[in-house]
Amino acid sequence: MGKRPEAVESAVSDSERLLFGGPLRYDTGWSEHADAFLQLGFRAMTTRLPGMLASSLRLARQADARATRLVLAAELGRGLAQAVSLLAVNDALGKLLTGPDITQRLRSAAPALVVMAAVMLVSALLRAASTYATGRLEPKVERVATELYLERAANVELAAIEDHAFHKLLDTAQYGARSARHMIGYGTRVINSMISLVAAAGVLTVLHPALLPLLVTMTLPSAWSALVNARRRYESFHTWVQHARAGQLLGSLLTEPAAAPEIRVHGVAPFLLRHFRSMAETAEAEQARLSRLAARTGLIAAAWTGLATLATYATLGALLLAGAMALSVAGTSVIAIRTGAASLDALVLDINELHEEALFVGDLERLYVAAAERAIPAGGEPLPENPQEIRFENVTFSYPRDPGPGPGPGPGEAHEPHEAGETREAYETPETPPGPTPAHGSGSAPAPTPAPVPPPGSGRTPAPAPTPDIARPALDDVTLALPLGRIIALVGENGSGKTTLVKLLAGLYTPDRGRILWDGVDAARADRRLLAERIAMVAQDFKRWPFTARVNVAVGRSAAPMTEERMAASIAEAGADAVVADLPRGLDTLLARNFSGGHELSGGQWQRLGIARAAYRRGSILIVDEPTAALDARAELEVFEKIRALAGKGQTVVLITHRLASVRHADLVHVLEHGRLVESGTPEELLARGGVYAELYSLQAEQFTARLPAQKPV
Ligand SMILES: Nc1ncnc2c1ncn2[C@@H]1O[C@H](COP(=O)(O)OP(=O)(O)OP(=O)(O)O)[C@@H](O)[C@H]1O
Repeated sequence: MGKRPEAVESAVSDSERLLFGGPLRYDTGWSEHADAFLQLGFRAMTTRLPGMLASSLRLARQADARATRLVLAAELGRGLAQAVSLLAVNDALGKLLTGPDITQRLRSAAPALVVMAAVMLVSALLRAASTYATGRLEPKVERVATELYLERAANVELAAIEDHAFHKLLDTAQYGARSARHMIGYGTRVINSMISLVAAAGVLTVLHPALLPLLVTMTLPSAWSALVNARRRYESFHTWVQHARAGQLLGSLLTEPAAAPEIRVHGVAPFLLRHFRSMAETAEAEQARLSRLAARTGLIAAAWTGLATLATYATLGALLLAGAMALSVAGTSVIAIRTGAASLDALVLDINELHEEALFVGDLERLYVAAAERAIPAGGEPLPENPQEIRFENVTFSYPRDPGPGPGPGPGEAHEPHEAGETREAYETPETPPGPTPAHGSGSAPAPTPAPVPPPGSGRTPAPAPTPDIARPALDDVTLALPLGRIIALVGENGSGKTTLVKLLAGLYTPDRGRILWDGVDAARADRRLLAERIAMVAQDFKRWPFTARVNVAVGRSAAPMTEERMAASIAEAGADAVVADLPRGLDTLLARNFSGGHELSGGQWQRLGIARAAYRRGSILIVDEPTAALDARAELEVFEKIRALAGKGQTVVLITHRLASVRHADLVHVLEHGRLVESGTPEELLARGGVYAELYSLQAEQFTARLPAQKPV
């Protein structure tokens, strides 16, 4: 196991290096999955069997208790029917092969034959009942497990979503729901095979004590080969899951509308296709490796089975020759051995499948536990009713760093569950080489922000720029006040920590050090849901929901009943009336081009809807991060007017903008640099001070006042 990291390193393709900066493999198992792998041994598998059966039963009962009872009863009945049928065969054979007169023999065998026919009928009816109930049960089990997965995933802290290890668990656990569904079928089959095996083993033991060990020896090779292959598939799946996602990402980039213009203008398609092929070929090589190993294991197992079969029949022959066994008993033994071997084979395979599925359900269960540990805490202290001030006291915050070689999710790239089963299916049949299949995202870890270059002639010595590879906090010992009911602007160059600060304010992250006090109540101890109730946020990269315009606004407070008055007022407040009026179906227009009837908005139009969404939320603190980046000059003025008006109504506005002209109306400006607070004051005070703010302001102002060079006469 210790060898794997080198193996992984040597297999990395140029595409992975170029596009993703390194090998996209998880160093599986030797960390959190080690237990799961070790549990793939035969003994562990059998000792875990009751637990596995119990967990699928629990899920099934949760999903549909009636259907579960029906499946159980039908499968138990079928197992018993098989046992009865074997006993009847044994009885009929015994009667047919012994006795003087054939008519007499047939007559005495008749009741056993009638029992066999009746059992077949009952068995067929039970099979139909089981098929019906399983068909009803399986999708429900998958739904219940998926809902739990989504619910838990949506409730974790933002930091968990951005955490590499947690994201990996999210990635792998998504297949657990599909596995939970499969476990129902395998679970019932295991019960069924176990009952018929007990019957066959009982019959064999009665016939001759030597036959049972022979039966076991004949089945061991297939058990071994199934186990070894399952172990390899699971291990490979875990190692390659991120690689598969990245391949899928390349595929979807080639078809997604957002990338389409650039792909065409810059001619990116051949480049992406080339790397898609290269990554697919790397994945194919892994599938080929698995198939090669599976074939080799299969051959060894077949040779072993052949020898065991030979030994079995040789033993039977020897017993016959030695006169230790009657011919009729030998005949029954052959049938019982064949039935028993088939049952044992099926049982071993089904237990193995059940176990393999249980490993994926195990991932899901691990996710449930991890998600509960990293869930946004419920409850907490209430916040003051009408706080006067929010105070950051010596707040330091660093983003969690990704230790792995491959990329984790990009910042803010919330995990979206994939189409269940797509990536994993590639590993279910090692004979089928998979190509990369579509994924919803990948990304790279955030690059360190380059040091800002001092403006020429500014005369100011900038704070020393941190070297990119040395971790520095995104916020470093920040102490500042946000007086409520005012307009507060946060200013600073790219990467200075403005967005991080408002994310902490909104309770999306908690400080590593220091406190955020709402009139003396520490936000870390406050009820986070009540805190979020007070916040309305237009983030820099706010979500453009692929739903109707109406939902895009109302999603600001989705728990509240949707009212036309509130909708109209919010749209008016954001100055988005013209945007809505231009839509072909007004508020009911679908804002997703990739659906039929879908419509696309311009960046500025989206921005207005984003502001309408925040207005619809009616939070007492409105955070607007670059609200006018995509707006034209007139629209920008208008939006700032609207924002100012909101503050006039008592709402607090925390504004992040690079347009310093718009900051003129702020009551208070905080200036950040490399995560530190460097200046605070009113815009006038800061201009007069001649510091960072004044410098940035004059830089922008100069752009408008600078004379254009005179045109040279031709
Ligand atoms: N989700 C994240 N994970 C890791 N690092 C992050 C994340 N978001 C931001 N950072 C890093 O934190 C630092 C501060 O980023 P932040 O987004 O707060 O800056 P900003 O002042 O809002 O920048 P801009 O003006 O470009 O929006 C940067 O170095 C950035 O790379």
